[in-house]
Amino acid sequence: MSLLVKICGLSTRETLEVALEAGADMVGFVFFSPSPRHLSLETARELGRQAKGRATKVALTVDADDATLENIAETLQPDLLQLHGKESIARVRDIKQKFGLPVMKVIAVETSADLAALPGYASIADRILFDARAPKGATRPGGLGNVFDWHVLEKLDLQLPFMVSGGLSADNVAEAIRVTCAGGVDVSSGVESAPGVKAPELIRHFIRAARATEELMVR
Ligand SMILES: O=C(O)c1ccccc1N[C@@H]1O[C@H](COP(=O)(O)O)[C@@H](O)[C@H]1O
Repeated sequence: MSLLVKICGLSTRETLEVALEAGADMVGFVFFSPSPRHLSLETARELGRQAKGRATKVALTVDADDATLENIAETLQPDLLQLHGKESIARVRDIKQKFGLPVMKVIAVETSADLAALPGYASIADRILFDARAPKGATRPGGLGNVFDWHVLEKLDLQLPFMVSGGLSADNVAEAIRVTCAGGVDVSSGVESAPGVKAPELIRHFIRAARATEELMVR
């Protein structure tokens, strides 16, 4: 199984094209208004058409209601929903049933105690993303460039595909994969020149660095 690389927070045609041409498996679009990467539905429609059939289109939402998810499903036509809020297990099940789309539930990690909720989510989600827990008072639950202690995942026994994110960059992605044995990696801040501004060379560099680790065992 090859490593999945996701570039998240894309918001322009130009940088989306760079990610697609550099071989991103997943491209992420943020629908959360406090984020510097938040997309309008109009832009989502345009970028969704551009990415169709070229990579997995991921819609990132934070505790979104049904009406918001309906608008995103209609305009972006995502292949995967990334639930990055405090969605309960029941809400994840409800979203899967209502929208008929696979779901990647995010687990915010700081210590091993944060993995207590994992079995419940793993029983309903299609994949898990482990991201760094945002500090108290943060304006958003992710996309802050913060790293968590990857050793928390070292002894993980999860029968579900999982990815890792949080402060990844071309410089540390190999070590994150080595420690966690994750089957995928996800980056946003680490391929930007300023919050919300994707840098083409950093996108290419990240994907090259992640791909260079593919001889390591992944799951
Ligand atoms: O990118 C955002 O602004 C964002 C907003 C709300 C929730 C999650 C967000 N980003 C996601 O967080 C992880 C880690 O990002 P980073 O690489 O540390 O910047 C990733 O999945 C982002 O897409």
